[in-house]
Amino acid sequence: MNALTAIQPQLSLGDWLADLAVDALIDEADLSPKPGLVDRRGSGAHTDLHLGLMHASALALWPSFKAMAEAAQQRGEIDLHLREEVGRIGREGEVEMLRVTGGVNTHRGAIWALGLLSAAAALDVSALAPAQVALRAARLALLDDRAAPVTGDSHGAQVCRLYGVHGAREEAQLGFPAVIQQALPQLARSRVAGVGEQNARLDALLAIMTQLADTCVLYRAGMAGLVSMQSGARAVLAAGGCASLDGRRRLRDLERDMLRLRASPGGAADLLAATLFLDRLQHGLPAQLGSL
Ligand SMILES: CC(C)(COP(=O)(O)OP(=O)(O)OC[C@H]1O[C@@H](n2cnc3c(N)ncnc32)[C@H](O)[C@@H]1O)[C@@H](O)C(=O)NCCC(=O)NCCS
Ligand SMILES: Nc1ncnc2c1ncn2[C@@H]1O[C@H](COP(=O)(O)OP(=O)(O)OP(=O)(O)O)[C@@H](O)[C@H]1O
Repeated sequence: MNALTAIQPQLSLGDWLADLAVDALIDEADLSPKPGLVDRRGSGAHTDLHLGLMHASALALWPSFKAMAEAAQQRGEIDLHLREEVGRIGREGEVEMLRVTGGVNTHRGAIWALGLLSAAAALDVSALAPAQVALRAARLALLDDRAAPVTGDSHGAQVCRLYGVHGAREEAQLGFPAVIQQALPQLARSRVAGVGEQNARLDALLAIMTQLADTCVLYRAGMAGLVSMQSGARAVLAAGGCASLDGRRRLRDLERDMLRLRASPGGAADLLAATLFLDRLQHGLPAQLGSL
């Protein structure tokens, strides 16, 4: 022990989960080159977003993720009371996000996905495998928050109605299939192939994009934009992924198409952050929390 560790405050479960959630958001934002999305190179298909804003927004959400985890830890079971508590904290998080960004939607979908997952993780730290946490998050998402505003006019709700697809809400209620069935297995395969962590994460993002009905893309670019995103992502992976020369060429083609269509796969980006969160979580609690 030295002077620094002696005065270090105790890390709580809520602190740790909020750290993981914010880290996942920052890692997602920094990952480059992502087609159509904000990254280290620029703002992608967005005119109102930039990397600094994504970072500021992610950091501002730390207290919300901590509060959602603590609510779950204290309640200890999945019920309507916890669902409504998490919903209330999530809505307050959205208000804080909009205050910090001057009214720009940087992380609406991410508050939803990572908020549910933080609460789900805190509910049972003896079962932190991705599928276990996603299942608890799904059970929470399936409960009907009576205080939630009717969101029939959100961009997501509009295109879900128009095209008959499922959006952010249903993705969570189904236990995040894009994360559990697409992204995490691809992340593992690419890591085993030795492509390097950044390429493995890009491959995981593309795996999500091959299947997702991303309502951000549908709203801006319609069904043609969604088909272009899904087939472009499939082409990159079929060519050998982001680490291969041919895969990189296909990734550039996909980016060109997305920018031409003004399309940005914001839902896929949120789910990549959820993937990185669950990936870290499965390594278990840090030593300081081992006695929980
Ligand atoms: C469920 C949410 C995301 C609203 O979704 P809605 O369908 O109305 O669409 P909206 O356009 O507002 O936002 C959707 C966001 O989700 C992401 N997304 C888009 N498509 C998808 C998809 N297929 N799967 C997952 N995420 C997606 C995008 O980032 C997008 O910005 C959520 O904001 C909500 O309604 N919250 C209610 C209050 C609440 O309970 N809050 C927090 C609890 S943790
Ligand atoms: N790196 C990223 N770059 C861009 N978007 C991201 C990124 N990471 C996550 N997102 C998600 O994308 C969403 C932003 O998409 P979009 O701008 O299409 O939403 P909107 O404000 O509802 O719609 P619009 O700008 O078309 O009016 C955010 O909710 C956020 O969750």
